[in-house]
Amino acid sequence: MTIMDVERPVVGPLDRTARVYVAGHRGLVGSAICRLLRAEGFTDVVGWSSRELDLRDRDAVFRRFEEMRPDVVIDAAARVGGIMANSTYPADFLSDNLRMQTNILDAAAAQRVPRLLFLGSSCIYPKFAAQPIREESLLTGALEPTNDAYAIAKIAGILGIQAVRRQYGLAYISAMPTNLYGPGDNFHPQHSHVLPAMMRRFHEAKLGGLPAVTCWGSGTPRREFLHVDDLAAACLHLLETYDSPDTINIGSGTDHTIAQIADMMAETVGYDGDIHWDASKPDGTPRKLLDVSRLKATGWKPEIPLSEGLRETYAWFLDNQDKFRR
Ligand SMILES: NC(=O)C1=CN([C@@H]2O[C@H](COP(=O)(O)OP(=O)(O)OC[C@H]3O[C@@H](n4cnc5c(N)ncnc54)[C@H](OP(=O)(O)O)[C@@H]3O)[C@@H](O)[C@H]2O)C=CC1
Ligand SMILES: C[C@H]1O[C@H](OP(=O)(O)OP(=O)(O)OC[C@H]2O[C@@H](n3cnc4c(=O)[nH]c(N)nc43)[C@H](O)[C@@H]2O)[C@@H](O)[C@@H](O)C1=O
Repeated sequence: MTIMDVERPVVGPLDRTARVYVAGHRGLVGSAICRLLRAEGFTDVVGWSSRELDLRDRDAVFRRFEEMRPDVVIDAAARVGGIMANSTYPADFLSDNLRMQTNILDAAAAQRVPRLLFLGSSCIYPKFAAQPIREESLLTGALEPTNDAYAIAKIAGILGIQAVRRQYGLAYISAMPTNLYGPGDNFHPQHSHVLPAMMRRFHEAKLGGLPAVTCWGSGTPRREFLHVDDLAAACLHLLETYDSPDTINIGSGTDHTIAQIADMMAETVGYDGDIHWDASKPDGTPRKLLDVSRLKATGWKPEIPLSEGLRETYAWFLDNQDKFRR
């Protein structure tokens, strides 16, 4: 089949009876996307856990695609972690993510699945990119060493999308979310991202009556955060409005220092002890505020303010402490 043979779907409202495969459907992002799709009336949303389908197993992925024959694929599966996990397991972050995303992309292209969204991350941009970071900054400077393996895998994913569009003419897109948080996050004390890590640490310090908590680094880096339900809404919006080889940033447009985040978390949790900083832990990139003007031009904007999102996530955390991963 050549490019001319492929019927290019006109972007527009997705058929609510379409079979949507959400890879990583149990994760922070995947579960939010599934919540949204069901609320939007989608009746055929499918997904498998890593125990049911290891996406690193190419034959298993191709077999599953043959069986399910999806109309839309949203790739929200990856080996994901915070700064410590990324800097401790770079070989796993590179290998697992390259294999998962390549297997999904190859199986979808082989089947000419009409629509696919690949999720990268804001860590793909150079450590010292001009702020806010425009999509054109990609590959213009050295990466942040603590997550360069993960970043290279994600950059390969962006190029994979562009290559499939050129070779097969398929309307596949990629998007680069900023740091995310919300219900269903990973609260592992060492491997998680900063918001869930602080939420759990401050909560346990409050319960334990501890006089102080220690956070990582200097507290001076700046980070942008987007609630995962906003991310899910942006993903559906892009699937229905965006058809370009150019990747597109998804963010809130505002950032804070990690020290300000710690103060917000202490207030959210109700912890009034001292906050200390462990300078032996890495700060990572000094700032990664995304330029979201390309996304704004499509008519989308976030709706959940950080303070409200933190309160809602803490309520979820309190109700689900038995569920989140150790
Ligand atoms: N969290 C964040 O701050 C950000 C995340 N992103 C991107 O969003 C996407 C989702 O991230 P997030 O939801 O936070 O991550 P989570 O760790 O919460 O979820 C990852 C999902 O991937 C699945 N998965 C991992 N390994 C395998 C495997 N070998 N086979 C099958 N499934 C696997 C997991 O399945 P299971 O649960 O069954 O093991 C899980 O559902 C990723 O592409 C990530 O890069 C981008 C920017 C920021
Ligand atoms: C989404 C993005 O997330 C990762 O990048 P990151 O934003 O640097 O990740 P982070 O959330 O783990 O850290 C943000 C900042 O916060 C500080 N910090 C303080 N105290 C804790 C703490 O207790 N835990 C953590 N994790 N960080 C802490 C920490 O020192 C750092 O300065 C990439 O690996 C990659 O996964 C990626 O793309």
